[in-house]
Amino acid sequence: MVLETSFEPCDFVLFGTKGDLARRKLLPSLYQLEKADLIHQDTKIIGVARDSVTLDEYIAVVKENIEKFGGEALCDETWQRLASKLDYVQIDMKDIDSYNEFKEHVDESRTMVCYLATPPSIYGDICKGLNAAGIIDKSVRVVLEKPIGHDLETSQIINNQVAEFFDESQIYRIDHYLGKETVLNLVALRFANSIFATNWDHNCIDHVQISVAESVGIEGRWGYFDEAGQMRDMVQNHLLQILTLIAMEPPTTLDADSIRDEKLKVLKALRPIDASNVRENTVRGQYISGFVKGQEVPGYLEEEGANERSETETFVALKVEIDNWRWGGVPFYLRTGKRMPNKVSEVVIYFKRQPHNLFKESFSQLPPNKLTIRLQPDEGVEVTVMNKVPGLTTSGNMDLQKSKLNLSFSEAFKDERIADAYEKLLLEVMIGNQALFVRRDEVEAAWKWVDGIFSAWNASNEPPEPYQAGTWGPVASIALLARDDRAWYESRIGKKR
Ligand SMILES: NC(=O)C1=CN([C@@H]2O[C@H](COP(=O)(O)OP(=O)(O)OC[C@H]3O[C@@H](n4cnc5c(N)ncnc54)[C@H](OP(=O)(O)O)[C@@H]3O)[C@@H](O)[C@H]2O)C=CC1
Ligand SMILES: O=C1O[C@H](COP(=O)(O)O)[C@@H](O)[C@H](O)[C@H]1O
Repeated sequence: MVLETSFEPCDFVLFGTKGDLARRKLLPSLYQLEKADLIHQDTKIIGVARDSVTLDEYIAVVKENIEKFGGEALCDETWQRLASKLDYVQIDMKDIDSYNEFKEHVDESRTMVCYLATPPSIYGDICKGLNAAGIIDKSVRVVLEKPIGHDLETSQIINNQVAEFFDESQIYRIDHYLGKETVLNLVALRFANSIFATNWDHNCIDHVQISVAESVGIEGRWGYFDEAGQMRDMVQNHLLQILTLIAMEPPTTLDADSIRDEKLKVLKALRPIDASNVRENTVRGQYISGFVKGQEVPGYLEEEGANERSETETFVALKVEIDNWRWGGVPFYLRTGKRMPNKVSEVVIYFKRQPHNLFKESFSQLPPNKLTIRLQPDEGVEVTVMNKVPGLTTSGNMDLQKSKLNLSFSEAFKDERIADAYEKLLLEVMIGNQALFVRRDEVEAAWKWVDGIFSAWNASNEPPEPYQAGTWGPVASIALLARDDRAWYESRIGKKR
């Protein structure tokens, strides 16, 4: 099947162009797309914010941000091409009347992409403003940032506000992990390789671990983060999306709804965690001061702007069961936290042990095969296998050792630059492919499951467990696996990155 996408000029409108996300991620990504010649020459990029600045001043600010956050020296030719596409409109996004001024800047005869890099609380106002100005039709696409809402109820309110003006086919809900090369590679690995496709269930897999560790703290976003916490900021979206790609049934095609239908089934099959099982299946933590990469860092409650009594979690570990035929009895262990020793995201699939050991002389118990998918950094795929140590012996036995088959992206694809997730997603919105965006029913199924955990935590009235910055979280997270006679895979602990 050929996906229906098109590379045509559009008006790409960046609401919130002066915000943190736009400055650090979206503008540098647009620059990279321009560099790769992936923005149509007639496309216009319109920044929207409430500052009163001239177009020249705006262009200077965009340049400054791309230089600061782009991670490489600016190529003058690329920059000139991008700068020539820029436009700026000053409006108060809550003021419905101001959208008439905005209307003057767009060409209604072509596709308009509205990227809402703003707090979700004003998504509804923006939609109303665009509607009042009479510029919404079927060719308009709207991009929503995560997390959408605070829980199922508030996410439904926001989704309803947007749905009043846009069909689901026009709504692109971002989860930037779905734009990461290595996350996308999960689909390739599973469905393009029979060696994995045929061994991907409870018959062959013992358990799965998904770790997304960050060494940063909350990076000056206390106001936002304290309302959200690590569960809403990372688990409800990124970790559950990774889980669905690992656990879903084969989609019939790569088109958006085939994939999203299968992901949704997984979210609906997650076993609820409630007051009856929350203690044995969850751990939440909050960092106290410590050292990360040799630098002393403050605790969460000492961060700038902090409320000293906050009980917001900065670390979560979960044991997740999927109640379906494929995954019955195979736990998925998830963990994510701020201020961990390294930034490391990886998926480790532990296969079942061999039913009988022929090599007792060498190994009293044969270790299981492991498939490690390094999402970031040092992107790659690694399989741990048992191998005969070469050599002659008189004992008649074979010496075995554990070896690794390692595919390192940086070595295998030396000449390919790994694109940032936002580059991929911005391109997909511009060409009109929804496959890498989250459908409303997925967001709601994820919230429903996460809300159950929050209810149970709230009922338990227990504060998060403290952990020292620069460690792998509270000891209880080790106990979560130890109870099942398992341990977190920590191959990359201690490596400086
Ligand atoms: N920052 C990040 O790393 C990530 C952010 N996100 C999501 O992206 C979205 C944006 O986040 P972020 O960039 O951090 O937030 P910021 O607060 O930094 O940026 C939001 C921007 O929206 C503008 N804005 C807000 N209200 C109005 C208004 N009434 N009229 C005009 N402009 C307005 C703000 O303008 P002003 O500066 O004038 O107040 C600000 O520039 C959020 O939904 C967030 O959850 C998702 C993943 C990561
Ligand atoms: O969405 C978010 O993601 C980042 C982590 O993203 P990564 O691509 O650097 O792994 C996280 O730091 C931030 O708090 C969260 O909002």
